[in-house]
Amino acid sequence: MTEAQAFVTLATTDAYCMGCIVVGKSLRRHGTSKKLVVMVSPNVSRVGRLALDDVFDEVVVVDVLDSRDKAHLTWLGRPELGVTFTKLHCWTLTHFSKCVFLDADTLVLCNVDELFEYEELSAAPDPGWPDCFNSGVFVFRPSLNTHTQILEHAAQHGSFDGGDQGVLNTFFSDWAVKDIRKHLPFVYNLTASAVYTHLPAFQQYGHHAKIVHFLGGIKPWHHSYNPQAASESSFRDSSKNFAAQFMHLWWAEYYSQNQQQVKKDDKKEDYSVQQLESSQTHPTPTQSQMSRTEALHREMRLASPLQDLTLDSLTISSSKTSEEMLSDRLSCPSREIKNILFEVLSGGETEETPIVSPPSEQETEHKDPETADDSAAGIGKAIAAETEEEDSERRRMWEQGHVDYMGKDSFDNIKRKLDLFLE
Ligand SMILES: O=c1ccn([C@@H]2O[C@H](COP(=O)(O)OP(=O)(O)O[C@H]3O[C@H](CO)[C@@H](O)[C@H](O)[C@H]3O)[C@@H](O)[C@H]2O)c(=O)[nH]1
Ligand SMILES: [Mn+2]
Repeated sequence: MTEAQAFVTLATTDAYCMGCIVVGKSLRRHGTSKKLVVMVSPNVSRVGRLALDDVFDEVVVVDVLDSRDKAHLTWLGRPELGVTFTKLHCWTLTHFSKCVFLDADTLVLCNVDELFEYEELSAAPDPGWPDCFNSGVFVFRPSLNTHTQILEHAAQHGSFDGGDQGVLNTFFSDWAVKDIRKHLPFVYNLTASAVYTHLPAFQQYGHHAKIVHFLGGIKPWHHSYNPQAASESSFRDSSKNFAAQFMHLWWAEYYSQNQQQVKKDDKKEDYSVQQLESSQTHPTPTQSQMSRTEALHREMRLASPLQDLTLDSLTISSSKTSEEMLSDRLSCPSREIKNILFEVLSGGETEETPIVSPPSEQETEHKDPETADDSAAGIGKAIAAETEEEDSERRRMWEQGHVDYMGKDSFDNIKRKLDLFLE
């Protein structure tokens, strides 16, 4: 039997591809020795696959499985989750002896290769119902036998939440009570949003966070962010903005450079990397990697209904108020929306809502790291010296999405600030 081991993730849409890129890059950043595999459905675009190809060892095409369990899914408020049954195909990756599945909406904060010491099925408690495990991070052993059994189980019993998590919890039904060694610590699947309700615990244990999970309907790729408003002071003084910091970290990772050039020798994909490179005027590896990631983000902004969630679309007159429009799009409670709007319009800090701001075309511009002012003192001074005029300039820049992913908002700088806050 093979001893190969892999981290596995999944994308059935281009939007989730963006998430997979961050999963893969963050695993590589922290020096994983395991293979990286992403399962994609046939409808994922060529741009999406090429971007994944830069980061993953294997891009495996799988069929879409859909629970079509509208009743449960509607009840959960997430009609899109039926497609998460596709996740169950991970058991067919039998050229690996053991794997760790990571949802596309996770972000790895340190080396987590020790997860492979756990046995099937190991997972962390779900924050909503801790006697269930959350299926965003789990350890499993690929096996066609298990795969068939799970599908039969799903066909027979359905899923109590309409998604894979319901199926897996009833299939591995003794997880809650049988063997505590199969309970992953919560820090391997830290729900970004749950932290608000467990703030003291987060302050006590947050610095041990290993994998953050952006569970729920709003994902990091639905937003950009306002780096100026999420200034140094928000890291120091506000314990309530950590979710925004994780969001910053996610974006910084998305636009970070690949930590490791993937070996492409044993690739079997039916699309050609050279094709894209030859169609570009600057085919150096770094530029082509960067441009594929950018190309995907750009495409998403053109295709996604959230892409025009710009300040303009909020303030330009409409039959609905901007708050209603945002509320429609995000299905957030109105108080949260007020906080977001306050943040957006004043450039100040929200009470307890992550800072969000719209993606825009300029966001993908390359910034010169040399010219970036990345000193904490510099940011502090700049903020103190702000006049009203600067404020409106700042807002203008922000509306255009000027985010310094390569400089002061780089992964390393944001991580450093987050660590400072958690110390
Ligand atoms: O249109 C979709 C939807 C989901 N996914 C994949 O399936 C995963 C799960 O979906 P997600 O939106 O991350 O669900 P969560 O908000 O995390 O919700 C919970 O409920 C889901 C359904 O049971 C479980 O899959 C999750 O692990 C669990 O955390 C994603 O990360 C992707 O890898 C897609 O590829 N395309
Ligand atoms: Mn998830």
